[in-house]
Amino acid sequence: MTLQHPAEKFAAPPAALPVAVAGASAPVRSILEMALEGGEVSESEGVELFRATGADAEAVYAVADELRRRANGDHVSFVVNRNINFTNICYMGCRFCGFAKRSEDKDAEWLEPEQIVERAQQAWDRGATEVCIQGGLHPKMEGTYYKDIVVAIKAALPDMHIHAFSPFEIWYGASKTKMSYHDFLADLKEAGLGSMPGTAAEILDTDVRMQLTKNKLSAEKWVEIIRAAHEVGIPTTATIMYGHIDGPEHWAAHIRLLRDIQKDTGGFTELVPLSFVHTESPLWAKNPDKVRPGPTALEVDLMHAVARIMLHGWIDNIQVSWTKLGAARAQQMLSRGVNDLGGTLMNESISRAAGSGHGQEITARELVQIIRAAGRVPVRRNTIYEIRDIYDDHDPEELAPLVDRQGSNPLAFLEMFPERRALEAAE
Ligand SMILES: C[S@@+](CC[C@H](N)C(=O)[O-])C[C@H]1O[C@@H](n2cnc3c(N)ncnc32)[C@H](O)[C@@H]1O
Ligand SMILES: Nc1c(NC[C@H](O)[C@H](O)[C@H](O)CO)[nH]c(=O)[nH]c1=O
Ligand SMILES: N[C@@H](Cc1ccc(O)cc1)C(=O)O
Ligand code: SF4
Repeated sequence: MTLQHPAEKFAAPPAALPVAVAGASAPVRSILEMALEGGEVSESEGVELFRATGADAEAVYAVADELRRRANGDHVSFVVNRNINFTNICYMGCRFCGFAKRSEDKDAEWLEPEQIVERAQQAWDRGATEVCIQGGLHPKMEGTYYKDIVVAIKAALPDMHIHAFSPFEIWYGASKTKMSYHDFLADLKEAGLGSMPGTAAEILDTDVRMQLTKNKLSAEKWVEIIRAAHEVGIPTTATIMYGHIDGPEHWAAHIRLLRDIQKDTGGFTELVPLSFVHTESPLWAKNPDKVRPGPTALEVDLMHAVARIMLHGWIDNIQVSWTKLGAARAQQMLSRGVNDLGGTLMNESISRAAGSGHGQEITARELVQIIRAAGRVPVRRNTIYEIRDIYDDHDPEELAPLVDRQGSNPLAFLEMFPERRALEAAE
């Protein structure tokens, strides 16, 4: 399976180097010049880029922006989707997670397939093309539940794309049903699973994982399940959760590992860096001296930019998570190598449970404004990055000042795109 677009498809390399590169120190400059000429940034060179400050960091951003332009042109995409978390009951005890509850907790939740279908139907009626489904690993759950969810949604909404189940949930379902990863995944695909979130990756390093979580899936198993998914033809996203007890060496190794997998499978659609949200996270609350309160602003900038540079030609979609960073910072990432703003989400819970205050939802109208205000062209895509609409009529009068906000107008999407149904029907 190959989802990669050929690199450099939009624009030829410019004659001159980005100006900022000239201001960089000699070692950083030589790595960046090599990257601009199409060379591959090694893990140790990646570490060096992650350590950049001042003029070096500016040069890293300029090169990330240039490589983004070559891969994606001016398009900045997003997907209209809804998150459905079918349960928050989970006994795995990941220390960074503020989402998991015990069954006796008053805010513990469990959704039956009919309730999930009802939410998916509401999302469809509001123009969503995707449902993003993840949940806790409920101790009493049947391993067949994952398939039941997929079957129930597909019966009601055959054209809804189901983006669901992290590798950790696949591990759980396969263990419970005593099936191999391959067979469990092939069965889900057959039932209608469209793609998987590459969450549960955190930092793919054994030492870091031991401290983040008691016995969450090992790094090796994450890779094995992702490779099995790609092998049976299920594309996945890739993620990295950074800014806690980790550092540049872990980040460069993690991204190199993703690149190696992609060279074999071509199954990753995008990388989504997930900034650690610390406020309501037990990991930070219990060890405030040892655990960082999320990444610094410089680290957020560098994460998106270095990821773009290291993955160039292999994973050409770098998504910023507005729910972790808020709309204003997400917009700034568009000049740090980012070409995708992810989903409208409708019901974001995981970041909010960890203390993030950026709301449950962002509307398509707001995303369009954010993208236009950055001077780029908004594009609505589906989950696997096929373009559905290009909003290229650019009226400067509309460029409302950007405000970071909570809540939203539930009808905004349909108001803005009344023609959507006809377009989807024609697909
Ligand atoms: C909450 S889990 C849901 C799926 C499944 N229970 C699992 O762990 O794979 C999805 C992902 O959310 C992310 N996440 C959880 N807590 C977070 C936090 N405090 N800050 C940032 N990301 C977080 C992690 O990357 C985690 O793998
Ligand atoms: N669902 C959450 C996302 N991103 C999901 C993406 O919107 C979408 O599923 C992906 O683009 C598929 O291609 N990001 C978060 O930080 N939090 C979520 O809950
Ligand atoms: N963005 C992830 C999904 C995700 C869900 C919840 C999170 O807290 C983070 C990430 C993906 O689509 O692959
Ligand atoms: S990250 Fe997932 S597995 Fe870990 S505690 Fe939270 S919900 Fe459970």
